[in-house]
Amino acid sequence: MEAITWVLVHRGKHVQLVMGPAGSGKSTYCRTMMAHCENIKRKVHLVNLDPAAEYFEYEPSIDIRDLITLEDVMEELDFGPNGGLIYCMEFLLNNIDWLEEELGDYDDDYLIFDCPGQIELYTHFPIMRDICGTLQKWNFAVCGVYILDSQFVEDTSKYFAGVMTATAAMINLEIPHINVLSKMDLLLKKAKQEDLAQYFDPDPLLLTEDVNRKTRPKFHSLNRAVAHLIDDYSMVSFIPLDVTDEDSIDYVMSSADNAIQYGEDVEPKEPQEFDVEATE
Ligand SMILES: Nc1nc2c(ncn2[C@@H]2O[C@H](COP(=O)(O)OP(=O)(O)OP(=O)(O)O)[C@@H](O)[C@H]2O)c(=O)[nH]1
Ligand SMILES: [Mg+2]
Repeated sequence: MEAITWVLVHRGKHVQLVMGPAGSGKSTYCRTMMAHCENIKRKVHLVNLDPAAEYFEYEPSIDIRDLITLEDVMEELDFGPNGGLIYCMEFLLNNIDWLEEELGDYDDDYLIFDCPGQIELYTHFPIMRDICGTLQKWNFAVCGVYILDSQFVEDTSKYFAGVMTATAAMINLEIPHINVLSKMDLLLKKAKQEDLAQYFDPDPLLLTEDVNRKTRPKFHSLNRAVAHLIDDYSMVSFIPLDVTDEDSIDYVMSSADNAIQYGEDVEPKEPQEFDVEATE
């Protein structure tokens, strides 16, 4: 007797571009998602775009350090770390054929890009924007995953600064975007979940009251204006990520998937015929 089994495959090319300030937890996020996908048997590849990266638990499938490293640029061209990083990223843009060739093998695949931590790359330099535009031109659906350290929510004025940079990145890159609050395991040890809720989905009134208590009256109307700006951009909400909690990891992954409609392009592949009797 023969039975037919349909194998589902995801059509299209998908990218998560993991960005955020230095030390916010980008590489840890990438490692966590790689491990999660390994557990659920989902095929993903790590792409390293950080020319200063040193160590990876999961070997990147594509690595900018094969093209250029920050160490070489600093040594040979006498650049400092920040200027050197910008030089490396511009070098990547000028040699984008290298990336195209490397990506050529990953048709119908899901790629997680670990990016450098220099915030200016996302907020006002055109480099990341050009990289995003190029990936989209090559038919990749790109989701920006902006990682903000959860220590930012311990203080409303720090939170304002974090939200402003996340917003600047979102506006500059113009790609589907999610914001993730990292290191929740550390924060949850100190604060109650109820106290944090206001930051995940901010209420301008509560934020204004809180920050006004800590600032001089001459700043109160500015505080109110910033809180309203945050509220107006209702897409500035944060998804908490606790890397010690599998449900939390799964929720963040689904949110990124939704942003780029991963899973809506599933197509049945060639039916495979199995000889049932032979397996009995
Ligand atoms: N407890 C805890 N520590 C974390 C978490 N995420 C990151 N860290 C720690 O924070 C530090 C920075 O984490 P990375 O993942 O290297 O951050 P990054 O954003 O890749 O840093 P750069 O690439 O240098 O910009 C490391 O010491 C991590 O161990 C987390 O979810 N929980
Ligand atoms: Mg890193």
